[in-house]
Amino acid sequence: AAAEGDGRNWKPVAEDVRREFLWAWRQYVEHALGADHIKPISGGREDFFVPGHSVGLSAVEAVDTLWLMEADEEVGQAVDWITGNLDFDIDAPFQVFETNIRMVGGLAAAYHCTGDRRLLELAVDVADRLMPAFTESPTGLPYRYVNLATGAVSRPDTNIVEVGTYVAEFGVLSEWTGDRRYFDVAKEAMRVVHDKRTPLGLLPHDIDAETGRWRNRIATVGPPGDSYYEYLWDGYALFGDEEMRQWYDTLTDAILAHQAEEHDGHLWFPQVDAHTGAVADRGQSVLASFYAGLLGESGRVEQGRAYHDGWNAAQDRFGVLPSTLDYRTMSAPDPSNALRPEFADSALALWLATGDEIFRERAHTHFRNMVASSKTRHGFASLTDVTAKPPAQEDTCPGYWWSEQMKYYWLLFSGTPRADYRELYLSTEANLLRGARRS
Ligand SMILES: O=C1NC[C@H](CO)[C@@H](O)[C@@H]1O
Ligand SMILES: [Ca+2]
Repeated sequence: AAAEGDGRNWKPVAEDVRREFLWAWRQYVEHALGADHIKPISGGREDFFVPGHSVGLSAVEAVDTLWLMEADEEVGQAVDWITGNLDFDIDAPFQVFETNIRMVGGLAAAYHCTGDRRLLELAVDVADRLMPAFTESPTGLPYRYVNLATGAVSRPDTNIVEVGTYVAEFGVLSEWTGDRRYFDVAKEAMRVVHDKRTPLGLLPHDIDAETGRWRNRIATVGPPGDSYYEYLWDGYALFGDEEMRQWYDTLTDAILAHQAEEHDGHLWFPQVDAHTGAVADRGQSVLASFYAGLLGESGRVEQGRAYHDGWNAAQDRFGVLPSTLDYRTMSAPDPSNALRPEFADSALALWLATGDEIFRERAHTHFRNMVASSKTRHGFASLTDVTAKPPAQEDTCPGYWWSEQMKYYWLLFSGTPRADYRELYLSTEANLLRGARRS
């Protein structure tokens, strides 16, 4: 029903998506296999986590997307590189949050799709190397960095995203291995944050992992607040955890009561003072547009639709959304866009929640405009200025491009038999952790 639906035949668009993705994959294999990033203009290689220590990030992020596209030869290329080369015994500090959502999540999704236990073993290996960030912390809030070889932790000056975005990846590891430690440390960190909400029920976004004290007063649904809220809901959606749903509902009711603002018939979420509710600034990060989908998934469909409507007005205006939008003037304080996927993320979530074709049409525009502005000699490039004619490109392609928007488009337009659309669960990095249908 997904591709036939009640709208147009989307199969030709699905084939376009698959053709572009496999072209980009072949460029990566030819020029940058094993690098974290390909440099899409020059065809060069680029490290993401630690200079000099690429861990094949783009290959890890691409596996489940390739698998959903039934590109099994390319899946084999990625899995062969990973199982033949990936070694996390690296004497350098890795960012715990990014390593989790990209490497733990990417390897877990690759295992979920292929059933290759070597990939689960790698996911467990790197998760075990991240664990000291939690177990060394006096508050249960993880440090931001851990040395993957020595376990040395650093940087307690953290935020609710980097302490609270683990339960999806750590939770499936607990489910698949029987070891509850992963789920327990991930959930405990979220409890600590929830229990520190202000009397208005709002959360500032910066916190100290050693003292447990807030480091700022401002609340945001954008970074670095966004995926904390997302993973509270996911703790319920993936594992049926009623307590996390309660925490989610308490905080979401407060956000809708104190952080939502109507403007021009659309809904927006300015940053506000978490103690007074006073509006602090109306700059909307494009990353915050994921929140339209989260509201849609979690029973707040009308608010989710209203927020997506606002972002769609911005997409109509700019073609490719700017990194920061001022919704009152519809101006772009930051006109760059690093191939951000969130508008497509929430289009998929709202289409799944409503079946409304409008969300597939919006995602189609997002795809077309992304190809028109970012495609270059050896892949797809981030943009430094979406308002330039033509948009100005940067010689880099982020790892999440291989996992996120191309997978969202494929799921929206293909009706692939490799996904059980009723069971589908995608992490904040779009890693498929439930709903792979292995024939
Ligand atoms: O949650 C995330 N935040 C930032 C990236 C996409 O913009 C990506 O890593 C992920 O979607
Ligand atoms: Ca995300």
